[in-house]
Amino acid sequence: MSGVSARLDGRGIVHEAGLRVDGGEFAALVGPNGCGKSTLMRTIYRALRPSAGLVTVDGDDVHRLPWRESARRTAVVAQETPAELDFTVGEVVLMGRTPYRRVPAADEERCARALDRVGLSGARERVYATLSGGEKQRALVARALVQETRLLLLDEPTSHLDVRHQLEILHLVRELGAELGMATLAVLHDLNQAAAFCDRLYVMSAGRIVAGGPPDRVLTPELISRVYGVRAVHRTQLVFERLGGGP
Ligand SMILES: Nc1ncnc2c1ncn2[C@@H]1O[C@H](COP(=O)(O)OP(=O)(O)OP(=O)(O)O)[C@@H](O)[C@H]1O
Repeated sequence: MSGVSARLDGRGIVHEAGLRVDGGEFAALVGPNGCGKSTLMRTIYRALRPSAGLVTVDGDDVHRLPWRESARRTAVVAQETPAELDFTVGEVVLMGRTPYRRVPAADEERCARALDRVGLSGARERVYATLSGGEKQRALVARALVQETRLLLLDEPTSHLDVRHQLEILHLVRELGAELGMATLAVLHDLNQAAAFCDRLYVMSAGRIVAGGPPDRVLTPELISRVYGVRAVHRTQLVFERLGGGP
């Protein structure tokens, strides 16, 4: 995207934002509460039309594509998901096939494969509302998988999860992206986690992207103090890794 601005209720929220994510790459978008991250994400998955600028996925302006076509290019795992609550896990996953002509047998197989991939193969008939927070997130990732898109957007995918499940979901998404050549853009709040997982990091402040690049170059103490108003200090600390492998 380039030069993207967005307004809500007549107020400028995002100002001339530009970023890119390549296939197979995991990018994170970080920034203080209220700086405009979700609003920016909404312009990418077409929940909001930018007031200026261009959002492209695979070279096409997403806001000019037919809805069905843009839904074949971009999948979203968002924060709150009340719409799914009454459905079974399998039904929720199959919602990912909405932009395609339904082929029941093939779709069932896609659903089974996706559930297997996220470690939920036994949960096909369970009611979504009864899943734990981590399982819900994995079910939504499975739905995104059957949508077979080039871009996956995640808006705070780990916000309700404990540290083990946070690492699990980030691992899963990063692995899947690399395996499928899918570009992934995730809004994250934990800077250490973002730095550990992403290839590219974008920092947003007051509606603008103020830095972008490899995390070790972007996350300087100077930038963190300017954007968040806190001092960043390197200390020996506990580092959490999944059992059986680092981030
Ligand atoms: N529907 C709306 N109408 C008017 N202003 C809104 C609306 N939704 C959000 N805002 C405002 O837009 C600004 C950016 O909100 P946004 O949710 O994009 O920020 P964010 O960076 O994702 O925040 P957080 O980290 O807290 O989730 C905030 O000041 C918010 O109050």
